[in-house]
Amino acid sequence: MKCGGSTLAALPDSFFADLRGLQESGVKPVIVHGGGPAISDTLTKLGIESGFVNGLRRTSEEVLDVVEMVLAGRINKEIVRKIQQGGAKSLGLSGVDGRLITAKPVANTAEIGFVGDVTDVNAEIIEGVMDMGYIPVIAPIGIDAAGQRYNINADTAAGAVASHLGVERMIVVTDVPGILKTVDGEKRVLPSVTVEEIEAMIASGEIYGGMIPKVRAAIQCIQGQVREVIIVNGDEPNVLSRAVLEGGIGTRIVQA
Ligand SMILES: Nc1ncnc2c1ncn2[C@@H]1O[C@H](COP(=O)(O)OP(=O)(O)O)[C@@H](O)[C@H]1O
Ligand SMILES: CC(=O)N[C@@H](CCC(=O)OP(=O)(O)O)C(=O)O
Repeated sequence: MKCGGSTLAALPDSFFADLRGLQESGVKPVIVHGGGPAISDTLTKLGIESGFVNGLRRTSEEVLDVVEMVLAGRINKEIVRKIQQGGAKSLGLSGVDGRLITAKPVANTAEIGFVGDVTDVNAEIIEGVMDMGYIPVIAPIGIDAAGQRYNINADTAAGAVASHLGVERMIVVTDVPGILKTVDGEKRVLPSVTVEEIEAMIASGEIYGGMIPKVRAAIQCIQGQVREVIIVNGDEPNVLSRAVLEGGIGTRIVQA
């Protein structure tokens, strides 16, 4: 699953109890997390300027230090602590550890700096951690053969991890109850969407901002072994077990 920075601080204790219950029922969860708002807060506190190009953070060497400090440090350990408080075992990693996520620079590096696209995921490490009974918690930082670090959008990283693990389903936990569409003047959650509908909603501006990398990662995922991607709100009761075991929650993006 992907846990977004928009919702991390607000995730109730019951979310982690639900996660533990899911693991006990035989599901093997893997978490890739974001933390965009926390990175922005720390950059502001330190007086470091940055900005976004097409939703991706402009990442200088100085910004990269802050991204790694906040994601692989504070946020990663906060999630690990909360999972442990919830009664499950958890191990935090960043994509740098064991070269878990290898990356290459995105196309427009001159403008955007050290932002990466995933080239490979070392699934063996993740599977090894799961086989030991731990829930892996992964910060979206990548590394290349020369040892250069890259800042990777967390939705993109989560999609790549899901694809390389060949999981059945990816759950995207965010701060909205799914993809919203205005119908008869009222905002409604779409129970499911096709790739064509997503493309039309991006073109019309109905899907914008932080929802764009989520749906792009989802589309990429479902072209491989991943059967469905479900976008849900983290503060709904038992959201994970409902998404995995029952359905009928959030927005499902499925293979055609
Ligand atoms: N059609 C849409 N339905 C729901 N949310 C949307 C839509 N289009 C854009 N969004 C925005 O996407 C946001 C979620 O993305 P983001 O803030 O990046 O979250 P996260 O930190 O969880 O990745 C929502 O809060 C909402 O503002
Ligand atoms: C390249 C890029 O933009 N990286 C993101 C990584 C964190 C992230 O994606 O966090 P959310 O999921 O909370 O948005 C960033 O620097 O904010």
